[in-house]
Amino acid sequence: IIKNAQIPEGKGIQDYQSVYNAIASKIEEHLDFDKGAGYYGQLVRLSWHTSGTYSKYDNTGGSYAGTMVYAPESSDGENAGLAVGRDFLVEFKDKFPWISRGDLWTLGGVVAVQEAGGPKVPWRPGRTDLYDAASVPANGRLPDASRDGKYVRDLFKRMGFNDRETVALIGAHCLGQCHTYNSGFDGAWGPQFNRFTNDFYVRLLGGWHVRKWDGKKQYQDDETNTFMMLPTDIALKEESYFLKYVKEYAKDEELFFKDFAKAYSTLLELGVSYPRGSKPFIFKTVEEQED
Ligand SMILES: Nc1cccc2nccn12
Repeated sequence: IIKNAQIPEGKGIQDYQSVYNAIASKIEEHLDFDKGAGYYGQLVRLSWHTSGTYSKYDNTGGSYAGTMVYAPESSDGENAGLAVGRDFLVEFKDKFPWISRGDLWTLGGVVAVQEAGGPKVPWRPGRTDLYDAASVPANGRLPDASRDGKYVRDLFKRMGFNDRETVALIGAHCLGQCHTYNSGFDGAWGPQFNRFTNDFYVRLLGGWHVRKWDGKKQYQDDETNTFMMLPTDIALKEESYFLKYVKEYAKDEELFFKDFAKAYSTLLELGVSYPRGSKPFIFKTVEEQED
């Protein structure tokens, strides 16, 4: 099925900048949420999971129709906890009734990345709320973090990403933390999880060992035994085709920012057909708008 972008009548960049600003100020009001993680990781994960159901093999899934509210996607175990992000954003559906779920959920991720100090992420509107059972992707397309590098490579390849783009995208793990009551994994990867930086790669290249606990297999840092990484995180340094990019990004934050912005922008648009040459919006941060 062709999913053509349809921009709401008469809406332009200023309308979407107003939504951006409303989301950003709500993030600012809740910086202490989840022991200081705030909503950055929540919003990025929502934007990624609504888009990461895409398959290039049959052009199904993706953020177009905002289908995460429908079965079976709504009950996909990999989406556990995403109601936090959806509930955080739902008031903006009322405040800006012309915005679609897909546009709101992907825009929320762009706000989180930019307001956490990350790169500018080009973004285009036009995703359209739609319900037909056939357009809801089957569960099983989102990554199971217990798996290995080959699995990660094939899963991101299904979305159309190469090894460099895959490693760049996973760098978003610099935001947020894991909760046993959602994913079953536990803890934060480092001391700071509310700023967008390349620190995830720097720490990943340090020493990690399997954590001794009664939960799912995950890793703990050798130095302090307080931080975590997932098996799929550690896989990025076990596979040579990923490790080369982990090292590049650990050394060069600017390169990470450039590659991430491009890959993340592409991720959020998977499955959406835009008119040829339609120009994406680049939103100003709150800081850039202060007189
Ligand atoms: N923030 C976060 C979420 C999920 C996985 C993960 N690994 C390292 C950090 N991290």
